[in-house]
Amino acid sequence: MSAVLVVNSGSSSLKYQLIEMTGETVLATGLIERIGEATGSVKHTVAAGVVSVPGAAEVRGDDETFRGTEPVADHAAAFRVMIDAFEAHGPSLAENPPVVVGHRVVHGGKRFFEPTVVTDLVKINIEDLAELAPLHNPANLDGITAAQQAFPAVPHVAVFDTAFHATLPPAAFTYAIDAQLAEKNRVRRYGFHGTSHKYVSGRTAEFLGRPLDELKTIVLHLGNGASACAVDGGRSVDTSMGLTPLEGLVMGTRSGDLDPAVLIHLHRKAGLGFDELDALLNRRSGLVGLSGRGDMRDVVEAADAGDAAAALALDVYLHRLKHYVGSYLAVLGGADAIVFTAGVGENSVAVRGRALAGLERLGIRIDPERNASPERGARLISSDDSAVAVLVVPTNEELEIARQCLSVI
Ligand SMILES: Nc1ncnc2c1ncn2[C@@H]1O[C@H](COP(=O)(O)OP(=O)(O)O)[C@@H](O)[C@H]1O
Ligand SMILES: CC(=O)OP(=O)(O)O
Ligand SMILES: [Mg+2]
Repeated sequence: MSAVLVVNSGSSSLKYQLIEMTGETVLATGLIERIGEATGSVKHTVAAGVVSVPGAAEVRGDDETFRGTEPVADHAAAFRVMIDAFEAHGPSLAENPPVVVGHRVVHGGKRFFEPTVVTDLVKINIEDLAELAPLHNPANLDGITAAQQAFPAVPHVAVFDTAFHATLPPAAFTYAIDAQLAEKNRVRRYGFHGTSHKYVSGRTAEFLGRPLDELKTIVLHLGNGASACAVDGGRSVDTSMGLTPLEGLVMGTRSGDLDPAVLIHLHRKAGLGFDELDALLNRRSGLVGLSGRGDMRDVVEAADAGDAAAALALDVYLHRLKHYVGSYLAVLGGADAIVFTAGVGENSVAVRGRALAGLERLGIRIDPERNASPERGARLISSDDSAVAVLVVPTNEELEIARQCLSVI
């Protein structure tokens, strides 16, 4: 047995998977959400055939899902909630001891391009990069510390969101500002969601039965955070997030692209300081800023019900998305595949259909029936006469992290 425990600490959530790597069998998965709010929610799923102790099970297929609500103060508390869920519902971590714990870390800067065994020095470096990923790196670090306390005898491996974008060419990662000032202050584009972009582009090649090194793919990772990536032959050549996970697409709470002069203007005219601007753009912009709703399900529902602000938020979101699809078609010199993934990309028929509407002259045709199919798993949603294959490919950052962990221990 060689189980890997993967911890994906997000800004307000903690996702985990225990995977038996011999056959890449998932033993359990979980999601703890709304960390830091008055009530958090906990979901723990024990895979079919894996022994669990009886409880208030909600049987879905053959898997057993256990749900609860309780306040979860921070990521250290979330980690304890996860351990409690394993103890209460199984599988037993004593009987399936992880040989390594893998951690998603969002910002690796210019220091980390490979999966890295966590040492005290690595933790200092992750902390040092927190100013460039304020919603993420501190949470990632709390998850690592809690996991090290719970599993002191096994290696902990950090897998960085930025790593896959190490192949960005200088033309794509350089901002056109004073070169020396930029170099001194680490100002360049790094890109994020790399673990997802790597997994999804690889899975796309597998699904299409084409060699990855011959495929040009545009991956649209649309979650709470969202980014697009142009992947040429398995290498990231452009991506929409930059120095921090704020640039690019419109997100749940983040603005994405805007004229940098907006900040100067708001500072001078509205008297907003840097911390206020930081909070404005990272936490109170995007879908939330435009419509008061950060969850795409609520935005689509409100827009359908005639809410003008929600309709505009959706229009802005889709306009920006289309803009990046067009850009990356140009950057790649045409694409073989456009792929939707993550929470919105995997689930929203409306977003997928509208984002690529009107692109028939570019060889992109969505089949409405295929797009609306309730099927899960990797699937084609373009019509047979579409020159570009359009797909939905569920991401699995945890599996990709687990694979990379095994490659270093
Ligand atoms: N059926 C759906 N329709 C539209 N959006 C959805 C649907 N299901 C989930 N989402 C969106 O997915 C988002 C979460 O995606 P996820 O990839 O889990 O994000 P993150 O990892 O950034 O937390 C939610 O904010 C929600 O807006
Ligand atoms: C990098 C990033 O934005 O991650 P998430 O989508 O999990 O917030
Ligand atoms: Mg995510």
